[in-house]
Amino acid sequence: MFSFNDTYNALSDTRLHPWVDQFKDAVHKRMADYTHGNITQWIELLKQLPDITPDQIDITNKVAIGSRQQLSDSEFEQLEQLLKQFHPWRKGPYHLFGQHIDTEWRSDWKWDRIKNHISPLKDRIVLDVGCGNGYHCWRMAAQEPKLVLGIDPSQLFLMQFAIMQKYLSNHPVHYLPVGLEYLPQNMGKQGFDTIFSMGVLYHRRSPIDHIIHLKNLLKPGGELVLETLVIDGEDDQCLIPRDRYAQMNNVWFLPTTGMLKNWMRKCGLEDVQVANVSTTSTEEQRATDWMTFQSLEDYLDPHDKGLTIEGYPAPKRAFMVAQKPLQKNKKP
Ligand SMILES: Nc1ncnc2c1ncn2[C@@H]1O[C@H](C[S@+](CC[C@H]([NH3+])C(=O)[O-])CC(=O)[O-])[C@@H](O)[C@H]1O
Repeated sequence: MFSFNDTYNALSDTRLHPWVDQFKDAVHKRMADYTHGNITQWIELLKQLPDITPDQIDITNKVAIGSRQQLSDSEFEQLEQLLKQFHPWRKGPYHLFGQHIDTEWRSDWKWDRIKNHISPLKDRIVLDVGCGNGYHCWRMAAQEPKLVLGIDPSQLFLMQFAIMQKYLSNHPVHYLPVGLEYLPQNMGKQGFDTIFSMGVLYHRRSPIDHIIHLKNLLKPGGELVLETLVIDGEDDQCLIPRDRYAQMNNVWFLPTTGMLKNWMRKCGLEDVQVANVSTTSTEEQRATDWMTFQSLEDYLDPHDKGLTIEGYPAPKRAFMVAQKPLQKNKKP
């Protein structure tokens, strides 16, 4: 099994140290509950990555590691074949020794929409809930946080993260393959400085409990950055799809930004701001050579791109930024 000792050691070196045993238990429980059948094969594949030091790295403007001239033509082709065995590549793009991993999502566009609306991450302890393969964790690392912890239950995404980590290990970015429900319920004063939850809330059956859990993992004065699908409408409106939404069968609540604000305030967060609202385009989410399954284009009404195939408003996402009060209040 993959070793997470470096991650536990890194967490132990911060004020999160009282919680390290619980993080460890969570990973062990998760692996005991479910270990992906391909994991051994993937770990073997990781060993075939080129053992060279990148001659350049950029995580400020994109995630680019090394250059094309560091590989011969055959090594370049072998790298492509190796990386393709980790299909589907959903979040990115990545540039690895000249290989352009053209992922389903332009996750860089999402980062561009929020990066100027958050408190600077320098010296902060950051949690990215549902981090996918960790694309945004690397972009966060460019701001020199003390530590970034990405969590996501997907073991394939953990492997994609491990590919980049091989070359970016001098950055304090770590990944644990667990869902939020495996983390402590409340971390009190030793909680995170900033928590990102992007693209997760609409998958939760109980969105209020999700927000309360995130708040309880923040230290007093910490910042929550929440991104989710929203609809247009009044402050008291929310869409609960009858069945699927844009072909996804695990979508529960799509609030208006007004209702989302209300939820966050009710949960005891302060200074709740709508930082950005944007409609997802078929340029931002699309099938590529690196993600060959269906994508957004196939989930929209062919006659009206403003609607999903089920007749609901097409995907629109809002970024909310809020603070946990310094003083305890009577909220949950
Ligand atoms: N219980 C859970 N706890 C935590 N994560 C979960 C859970 N269940 C599923 N996930 C993970 O949540 C992620 C949601 S994608 C957002 C990725 C990134 N944040 C992005 O904003 O691009 C959705 C989207 O495409 O927007 C997936 O990687 C799941 O494995």
